[in-house]
Amino acid sequence: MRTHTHILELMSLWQGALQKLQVFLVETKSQFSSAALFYFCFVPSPACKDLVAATRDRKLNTFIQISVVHPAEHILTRYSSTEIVEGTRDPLFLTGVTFPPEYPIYEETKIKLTVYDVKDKSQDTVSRSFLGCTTFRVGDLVKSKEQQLTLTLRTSDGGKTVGTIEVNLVKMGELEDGETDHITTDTQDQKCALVRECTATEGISGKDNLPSLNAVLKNPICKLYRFPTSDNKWMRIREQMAETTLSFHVPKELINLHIKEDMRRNQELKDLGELAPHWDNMRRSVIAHCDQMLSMYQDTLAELGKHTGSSFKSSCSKGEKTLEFIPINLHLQRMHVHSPRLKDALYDVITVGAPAAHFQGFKNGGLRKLLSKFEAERRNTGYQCIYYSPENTAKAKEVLSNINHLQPLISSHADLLLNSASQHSPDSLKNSLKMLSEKTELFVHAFKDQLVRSALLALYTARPGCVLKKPAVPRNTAEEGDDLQHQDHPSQIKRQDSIPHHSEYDEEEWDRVWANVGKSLNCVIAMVDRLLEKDNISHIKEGENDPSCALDFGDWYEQLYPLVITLKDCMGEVVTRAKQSMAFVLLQELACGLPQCLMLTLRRDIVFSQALAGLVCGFIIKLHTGLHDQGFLQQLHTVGLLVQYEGLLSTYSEEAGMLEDMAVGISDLQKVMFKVIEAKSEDFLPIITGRREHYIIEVQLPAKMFELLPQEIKEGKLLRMYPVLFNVGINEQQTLAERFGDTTLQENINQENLELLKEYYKLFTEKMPPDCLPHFQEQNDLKGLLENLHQNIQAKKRKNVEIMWLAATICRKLNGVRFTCCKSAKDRTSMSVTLEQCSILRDEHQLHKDFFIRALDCMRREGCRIENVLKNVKCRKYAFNMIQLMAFPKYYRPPEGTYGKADT
Ligand SMILES: O=P(O)(O)O[C@H]1[C@H](O)[C@@H](O)[C@H](O)[C@H](O)[C@@H]1OP(=O)(O)O
Repeated sequence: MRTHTHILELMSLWQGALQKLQVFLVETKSQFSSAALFYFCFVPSPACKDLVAATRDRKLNTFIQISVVHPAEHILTRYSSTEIVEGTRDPLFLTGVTFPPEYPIYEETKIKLTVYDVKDKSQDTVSRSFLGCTTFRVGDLVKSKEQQLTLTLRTSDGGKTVGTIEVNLVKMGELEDGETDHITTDTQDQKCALVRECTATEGISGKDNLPSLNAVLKNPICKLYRFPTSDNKWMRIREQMAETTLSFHVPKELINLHIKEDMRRNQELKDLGELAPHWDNMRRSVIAHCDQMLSMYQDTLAELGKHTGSSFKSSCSKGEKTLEFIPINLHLQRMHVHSPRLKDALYDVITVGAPAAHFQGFKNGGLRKLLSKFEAERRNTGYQCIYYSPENTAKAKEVLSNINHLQPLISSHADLLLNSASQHSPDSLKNSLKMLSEKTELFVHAFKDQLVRSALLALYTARPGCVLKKPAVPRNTAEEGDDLQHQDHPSQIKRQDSIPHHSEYDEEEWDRVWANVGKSLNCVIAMVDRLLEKDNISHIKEGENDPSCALDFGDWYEQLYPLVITLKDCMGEVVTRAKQSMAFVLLQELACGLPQCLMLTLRRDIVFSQALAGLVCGFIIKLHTGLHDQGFLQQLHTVGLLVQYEGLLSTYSEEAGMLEDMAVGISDLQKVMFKVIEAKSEDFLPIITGRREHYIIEVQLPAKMFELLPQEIKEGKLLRMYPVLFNVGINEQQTLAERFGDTTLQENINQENLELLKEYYKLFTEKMPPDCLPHFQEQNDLKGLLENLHQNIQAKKRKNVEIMWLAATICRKLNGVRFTCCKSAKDRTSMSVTLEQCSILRDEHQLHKDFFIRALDCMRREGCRIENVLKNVKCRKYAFNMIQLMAFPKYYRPPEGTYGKADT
């Protein structure tokens, strides 16, 4: 067998190019953009010239198919195609071919270029006829003087010449600023687009600088284009798409936390102590249901643990039970623009299916409706249990979480204090006391809530044989209005004669128990003060050689020990009571709505998990791209991060339910805060802590990158998220909703989220210096854009996609993270992100106006998004039919031949 020289080795011999390449690597490193080792590209420039058509009566519509002949195999493998260029014998191609580094390509590898004429591209299988072909060896191209080959296209028998084709090997970074590459767009002699290669993982994250990004981004796909600018130069566009390990990592972490949280809650219910039969039966039933739920979470986690292979969930799997926590088709979609005289720019959008509980279905709507319906029902049917408002239930969970957090902390600080005492170390004693006092104060503060008081009374009445002199309405009861009615209920439960009477409820008892913690802490403080004072005096006396000094010294440990034990005992007493009372509140929440409340919690967990996976991915990428932007970093810790979601769901039938799920899932992201920490190992995956009401995501950065952060972030400041959602349905279902259905869901969501966006903008202007954002002159536009968005939302125009564009533009100007979502993030999402990309090229990078539609069609036909469709459904067709497309706003329609029936 022949020895194959790998093309990389070949390249390393080729000094000139390598030097150029190294310049490029250095230049791009700091932008965290692609740093490809080399680009292997064909530049059909002029791609095909003087092509000969079989019949002279029609113009040619051509495309080039690229195939590879691997040296050992002698088999022709179809690799890729360019777009179709219509109506010319000298076609200008805008898209090309990429070979990832792992692709087995050697100098002996042969590439075959076949040019076809397309007769009817509207059909499912494009009807085409062969025009001519040519073949070359990769080694010949690499070694050629100008890295360029001009090849003759011949008929299949190799006889007749039917035109020429030019092939170039190009690296990113060459042909800078149009130096050698000035183009004309109006002549027959047009130059054509680059077709080139980009590396795999490096394609997204840079070569050697971002192990922390490489840990989360996987299987990148990269496409490159060259488009003309309005002043007839070339701009280069690298389009990249990658999946993320976070699709699975975040849900697994989260489910783990749910399991822990629910196990603790179940134990707390068991620890409620003796209850009267009514309540005891209720508890039994609740625990049985909760245990069932718990094992369901455990099973899901076990199933996910078995998952190997790709790190994304395809649209086809969206209804799979075991994958319900995993976001659908989550990808980073990135556009890197390199245009003459302008700074390189990166535009990121996270694309993901709307977070929704597909397995549970949408027969009864989604979370937004289900939650409010459930709450209303619970309020009115609480005859068997006590109604606590959602705020009070949340408060109870918070108190429980504070107890669980603070008690062991105080206990360990108390032990440290005793330890310092036994070592007679005054400094350490002072420090331990400081910590102990701080935590104990927090602890005491945690119970300063009327809810604890009222729940204690309610629990008392639920004990066997309880007796109350007065009706069991606690002083300043936490619940008001209607709630009182239900809260009265426990006192009305008839005592059974067989149950022994309890002593009368002592309303002051809790105050005493609670105050004892403070009192015992004061005793500890007083004792430490005394000991330190005596220590001081004895040192002075020691200095004066006074022999009596040893007498007052005493044993610090022995003096403090009983006081510390008393403190711990008092605290234990408070903890037991408070825990039981709060667990009793939770019992009511669960009992009032069994089993719906558990199903709703599950649904909310599922939707939140999908939303959170996307958010974590968006945050990590934004952090990496913004590491050198001081303004952004300041904004991050002083204001927080804007996270803008573009929804394309219709408000009709099932998708209305998805939108209801999505709206709640996104709003729940407000409960999340981020913290950046320095990675201590090579494991850069984020760490999640917290409970359903509040999560902290710790994002790990390697030391070098961590160093770049402002002090506040390095010190662990928690970073807030401001999620907003704007939805505009665009498909045929939305037409139905507008004509015969209801669009209020979308209108309400847009209105509510506009208010949130305005709030963020207000905070931003209050907290940030006026010149903090990169395009300062443009910041004045923000107000205008917000006003414009406001008017568009009020206008209630049908399929008003202007809302999308405005919201996205505002988000980009405010340094936010962008998301685009439809049901499965494959078809409509692809139309939207490609439209966004081309609109940015037109508005920010002077894309030649005559090339707007061609660029759009190129991206949709040959770009990353059609690969996304392929990844999901194993077919290169957007799942649209003609009727659907007729309902779409004009610029959301893909080019002919790229859509049709696909098995989704
Ligand atoms: O990615 P989507 O736009 O949610 O895909 C839709 C598509 O828009 C629609 O035309 C088609 O009939 C399917 O419903 C697609 O959804 P899948 O989730 O089935 O891919």
